[in-house]
Amino acid sequence: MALPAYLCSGISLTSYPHELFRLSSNSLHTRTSQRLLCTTSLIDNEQGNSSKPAKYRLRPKKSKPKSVDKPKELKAKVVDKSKKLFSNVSPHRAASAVRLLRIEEQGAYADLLNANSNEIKYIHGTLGFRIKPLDARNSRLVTDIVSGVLRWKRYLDYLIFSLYRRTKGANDIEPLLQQILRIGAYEIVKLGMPPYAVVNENVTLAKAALRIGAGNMVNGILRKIASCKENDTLPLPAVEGDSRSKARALGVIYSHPVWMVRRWISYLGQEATINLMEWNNNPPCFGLRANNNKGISRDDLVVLLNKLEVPYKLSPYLEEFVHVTTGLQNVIQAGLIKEGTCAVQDESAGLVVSVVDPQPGETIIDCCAAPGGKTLFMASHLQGQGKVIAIDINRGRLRMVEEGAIIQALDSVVTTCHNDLCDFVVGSSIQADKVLLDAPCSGLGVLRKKPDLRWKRSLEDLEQLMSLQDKLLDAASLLVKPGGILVYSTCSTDPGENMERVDSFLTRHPEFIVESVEKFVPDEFVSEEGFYFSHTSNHFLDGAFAARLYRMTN
Ligand SMILES: C[S@@+](CC[C@H](N)C(=O)[O-])C[C@H]1O[C@@H](n2cnc3c(N)ncnc32)[C@H](O)[C@@H]1O
Repeated sequence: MALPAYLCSGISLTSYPHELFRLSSNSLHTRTSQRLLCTTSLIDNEQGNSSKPAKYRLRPKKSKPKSVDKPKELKAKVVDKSKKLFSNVSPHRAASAVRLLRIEEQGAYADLLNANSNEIKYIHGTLGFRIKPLDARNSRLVTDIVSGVLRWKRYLDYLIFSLYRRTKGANDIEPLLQQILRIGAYEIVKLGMPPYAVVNENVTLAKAALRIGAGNMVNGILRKIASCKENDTLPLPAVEGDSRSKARALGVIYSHPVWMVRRWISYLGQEATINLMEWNNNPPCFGLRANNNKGISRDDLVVLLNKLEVPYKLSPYLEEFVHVTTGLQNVIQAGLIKEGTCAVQDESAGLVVSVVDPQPGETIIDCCAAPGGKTLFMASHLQGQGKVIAIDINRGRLRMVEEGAIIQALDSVVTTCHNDLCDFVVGSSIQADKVLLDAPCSGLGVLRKKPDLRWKRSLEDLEQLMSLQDKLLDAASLLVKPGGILVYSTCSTDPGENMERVDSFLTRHPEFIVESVEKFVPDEFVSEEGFYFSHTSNHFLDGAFAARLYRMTN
């Protein structure tokens, strides 16, 4: 389950572009009502850049097929339909289809859409009719379906296109219809729902939102998928041939971009890559940190979780933490996060704070602080003595740090500073005891929590991020006093963003040396080189990395 953005202050998030949406319901409706070039390619090209032509790219037809409404006629139909409530349409499927469309067509972020209370207006505007209101159960279903379809997108498309080609011989499907097909295929194949109900509901949606012909197509394809599942003959690519072909096949079977599969196989091997992809495809679990600073111990939190009937496990690594797989909604609805009783934070992020080892009286600079999960946990170690200066380039996200500090009663020790770190260091004379650079990164360690992220990242992003990480490391190093500590961390598992960045930094900055993290985190998290590393499949946590770098006194 993805979290509402306003509650994300405790989660290690990757950086977002500043401008997330430029959405207009009108524009999307017009676009979905016509056959379009769909930006999703079934198989990535080798660079992982989906903007380039790919083998299974969905293309518009040159001449309009008979079954497609002309825009003018469609406009008249929409005006008419917008007045009506379509009570026979499954509201959570309709909402899921529109949300998926927004994520794919507009680049919206799944976790932020969850928080958007205007979504229903957008859904009505896109569909051209009203659906029944979404109650809490329906909203949860939307979140689950959207996350599941996003995770399994490549595999679902493979199924749909294998069967669609067989039945129709065409290769274009309009975007909204494609989302409806994915939802139906996901429900049949991955959720194991009764095919009869799934086919009926999605056919009704396609007929209402598009036209009768679209409903017929959904009927044909979903029935075929259901029958293949029943007979155990669902199409699957063979993992054979050269490394590229194998990566392509694995990318379909486990629904990941080919460039990621190839990169992981190159440094993890095939078996560990498969384990990692299986991990990423499961619903996430979440860490909860009891807010000691407000006098709440983990035992107190456990009492509250028991009252809410939320199952939990105690963290074996950090005494303030528990993790929950289901029931986070109950925790949120009960107000435990809003009132600062606990914060949502993965233990992998909590362990980065252990690597920093904040002590009362220290001055700590958090160079890339927002939304503030680590800032606030560090501040809670200070027992009211010392300070954490939280810098971030993103004003909106920095506000979340400020709000979190107030909620968690840490505002007396947290100061925020809205700035680009590279500008902040120019002319700055501050030298801190400890500096944390939790750098913007690919987020490859948190793909399980962020189902859409794998499709938004490319190999080019990784290269750009590495160069930004070098720049930020150079800037952060200026803020460390001689004898002080610089901690560099990411929520990535990629060596290029982790060890290689540290090696490159040490070459440029001989005044720093690696100090092993062995005194600060359990042995199982310590690499041979003395770095902190949480591995998704070994520790059942998000993937994270941290290096503790000591600035020598002369
Ligand atoms: C991985 S997130 C930090 C997560 C945060 N440490 C936490 O635990 O909640 C990276 C942050 O770096 C910020 N950032 C990116 N470039 C920056 C820059 N040049 N100067 C300061 N902050 C920057 C982004 O706005 C983003 O909030």
